[in-house]
Amino acid sequence: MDSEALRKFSALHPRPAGLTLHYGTAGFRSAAQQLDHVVFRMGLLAALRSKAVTATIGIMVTASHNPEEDNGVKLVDPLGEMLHPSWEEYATQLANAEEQELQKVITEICQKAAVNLHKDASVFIGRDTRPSSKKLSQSVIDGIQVLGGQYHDYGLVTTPQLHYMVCCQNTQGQYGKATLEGYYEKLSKAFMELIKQSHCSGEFQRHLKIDCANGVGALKLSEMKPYFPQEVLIHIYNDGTKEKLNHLCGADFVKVHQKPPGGLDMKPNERCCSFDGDADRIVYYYKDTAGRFHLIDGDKIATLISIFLKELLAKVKQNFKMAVVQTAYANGNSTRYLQETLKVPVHCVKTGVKHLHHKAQEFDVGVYFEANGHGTVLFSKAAETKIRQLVTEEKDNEKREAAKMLENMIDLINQTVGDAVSDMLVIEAILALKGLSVQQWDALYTDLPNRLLKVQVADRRVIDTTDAERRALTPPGLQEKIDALVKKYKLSRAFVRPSGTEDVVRIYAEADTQENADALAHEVSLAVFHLAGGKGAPPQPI
Ligand SMILES: CC(=O)N[C@H]1[C@@H](OP(=O)(O)O)O[C@H](CO)[C@@H](O)[C@@H]1O
Ligand SMILES: [Mg+2]
Repeated sequence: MDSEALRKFSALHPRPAGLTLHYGTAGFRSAAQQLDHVVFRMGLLAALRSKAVTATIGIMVTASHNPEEDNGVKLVDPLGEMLHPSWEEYATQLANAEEQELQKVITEICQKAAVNLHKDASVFIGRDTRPSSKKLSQSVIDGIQVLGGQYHDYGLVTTPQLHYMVCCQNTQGQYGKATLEGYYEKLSKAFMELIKQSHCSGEFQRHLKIDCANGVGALKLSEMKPYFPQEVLIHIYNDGTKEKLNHLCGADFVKVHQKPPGGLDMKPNERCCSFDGDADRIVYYYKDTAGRFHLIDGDKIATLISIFLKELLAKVKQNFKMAVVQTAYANGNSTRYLQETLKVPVHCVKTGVKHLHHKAQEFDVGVYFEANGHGTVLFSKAAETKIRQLVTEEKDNEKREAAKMLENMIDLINQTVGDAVSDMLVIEAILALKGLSVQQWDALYTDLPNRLLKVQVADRRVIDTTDAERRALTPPGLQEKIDALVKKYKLSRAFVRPSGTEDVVRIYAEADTQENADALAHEVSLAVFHLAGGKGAPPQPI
């Protein structure tokens, strides 16, 4: 390690005194001006991780759906997964080390994680469209170079595009070509092959309005447009030329407020969707003729995909094990529909994509989605091999055609991480193949009315949870209080947990009517305020 270079460069990226940050649900997130030292040090860590696993590592500068003034950074592991949890602790240690202790902390990490500093390092970098992202990604480069690493800066890309690049690179091109053209070609080819199998193709036009949250998704979708078939007419809104990133728009805004984004004029029954700021989430919606807004969230996306895949799996007759993975935020009626009507096993895990991804890897076909629209489908290696084999060798027409559709689904879905562009194409293909309208899709089941709230407390870590975050262990008395409140309403459920990305406690409630869901959420938020050290004024009724 070049101690002199480390000293010199870390002095150029000083850590503000007293600032402690944690590698949370989605890496580090904070006000952009607090992050320079963090991204520099994550450049160091990416180089270390690359040396440790002898593979290319990704590093993305983004704060996703958070306000434009914020920023963040997350690392991508060799096959495009989230950083391994054992390294999250190293990330936190490195980010919070005093400047003069940096070398010592690096040496400790090398010892604990058996890193050979003499090895090569290779890091792929991406960033979103935030004004602060360019400079922060320069600081990442400083960190990589201090430890002698090589880098490739992809510049503006969606988070899932960076995950894709890293996976392509480390599978020697097996997953695809590690370029943007490679990504566009792979997805558009699979999409076209899929809709070719749809009966109505050629005679119809598919219009889709997309709110891109004024983020990087708009740029990348525009680039991809020439690759789409003519029948698919994509209309991009909130492309970042006029308004601020994520301001009154984007997938998170639409999901949380359960209303349409600004900047998108929606006619009755038009199919619309929203991406988030780094295009790894998507939700659909429409307005009916009475003007009522209908949200089609991650749970309904998972349901649509599961219905489609289950039918195909039945046709190929391979006894593949399929399951859906959700979090506690999944709507109760989605879980019921999947288990009771569709008869697909459902598993509930902790919030955060890494937990869903990990669980989904246990199955031949693992469908996972967070209610907020982040998700994908994972196919086991064995299932993928078998499906590809059926496509070339199977004599039975129906079976072979089903295998072909599955093969195209495998190529269309970004298996490294949830991807708004890829998910959108999967959904559009399924709707076309099944001849379903957005209303029919929505009508699969009716969401239970629900409400998501947040409360500020002095220290959110006083709340500890269990049972996939559905029950609070501490502070004392809180769970008992929630249980008593839930009993007052029909079809009700509520839970609280500390956010991993914001300094808040999140409250979720559902019940038979919107009034009841709102009332329950409010009462639970008051309980959190009083029992968990609420800050400022008590929460007001909705
Ligand atoms: C209720 C909710 O939507 N929580 C989100 C949010 O996490 P929190 O830990 O709740 O802040 O951001 C995560 C990262 O994007 C995402 O994985 C998760 O689903
Ligand atoms: Mg995101």
